Amino acid sequence: MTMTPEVIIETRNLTKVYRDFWGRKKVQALKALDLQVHRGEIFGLLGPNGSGKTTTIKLLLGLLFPTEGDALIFNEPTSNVTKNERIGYLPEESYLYKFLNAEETLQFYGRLFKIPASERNKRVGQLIDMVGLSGAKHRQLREYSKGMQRRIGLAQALINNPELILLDEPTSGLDPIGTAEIKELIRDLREQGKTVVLSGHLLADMQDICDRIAILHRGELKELGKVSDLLTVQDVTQVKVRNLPPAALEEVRQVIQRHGGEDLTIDHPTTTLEELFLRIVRESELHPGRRKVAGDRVESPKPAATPELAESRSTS
Ligand SMILES: Nc1ncnc2c1ncn2[C@@H]1O[C@H](COP(=O)(O)OP(=O)(O)OP(=O)(O)O)[C@@H](O)[C@H]1O
Repeated sequence: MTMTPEVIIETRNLTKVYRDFWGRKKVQALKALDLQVHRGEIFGLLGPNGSGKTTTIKLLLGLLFPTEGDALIFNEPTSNVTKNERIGYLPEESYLYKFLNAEETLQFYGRLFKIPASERNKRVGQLIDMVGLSGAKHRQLREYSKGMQRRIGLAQALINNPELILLDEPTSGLDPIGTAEIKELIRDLREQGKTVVLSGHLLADMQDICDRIAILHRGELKELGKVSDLLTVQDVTQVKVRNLPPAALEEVRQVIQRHGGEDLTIDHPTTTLEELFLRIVRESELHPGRRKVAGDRVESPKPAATPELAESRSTS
């Protein structure tokens, strides 16, 4: 028996037209969006700049009113403010006070949510640990790197222990290490049973982390589904094997040809640049110093430096 997953977000014909100062129709930012997000999933809103991701998130939060259609969160209309107590939100642009430190920031937002002092102190400590800022909790946020700012932003979005977390471009402006840390934190949230909706346009990150995605283009829903289903190429079969002797490989090739398999390619898989980069950084932290680089394998001797270059180096 399969259980129907609980619907946390539902939009029906959700439409937003921005109007100018005189009320004239200006931009149709979202057109008749129908979607459902289920409890415990990481759902990605994907699309190029201006496709309506932020508009969707703001409509879900009740920060904007739809021109047409409805959005429901926890089965309640988004205009019902009490549902906000169960939601966390990380906006695209950080709006935190730069002269507060991490602890003061979380204490401040904890007070806004009227969390009692003992519970608040406990949660502030846990969140600072969770986002890896224990060593920097007394530094003012203006001294934080972009990655640290995003992490304290995420901690702030979690201060009310929300069931649903909306993250607008959580990894924008971060290097691959900062991105990997945020992705890990988002996966942890799913482990805790929380529902996460995030927007972004960095495809590799979205592929890596989302269970399901919606692709928006100029406000229209163009694709919706499980990432694994959308990316599977149904008519191609891939066989991976380690250390297969060449003779066996030749036999495999013949079997495939005998059965009429088309367009056979046999090659070595490649990793992603992200994985390579993260592995090198991790190894470099463990073993500082010069690393033997793949380029060292190049056999041909390096061309001798031209006299001008040699000169300019010695004077610099
Ligand atoms: N307050 C506003 N008034 C008028 N038009 C707006 C307003 N906010 C957004 N828009 C327009 O609505 C469309 C969708 O914008 P939105 O910010 O939702 O896109 P996005 O997918 O989040 O883009 P990005 O990746 O650049 O953040 C764009 O054409 C944008 O210019």
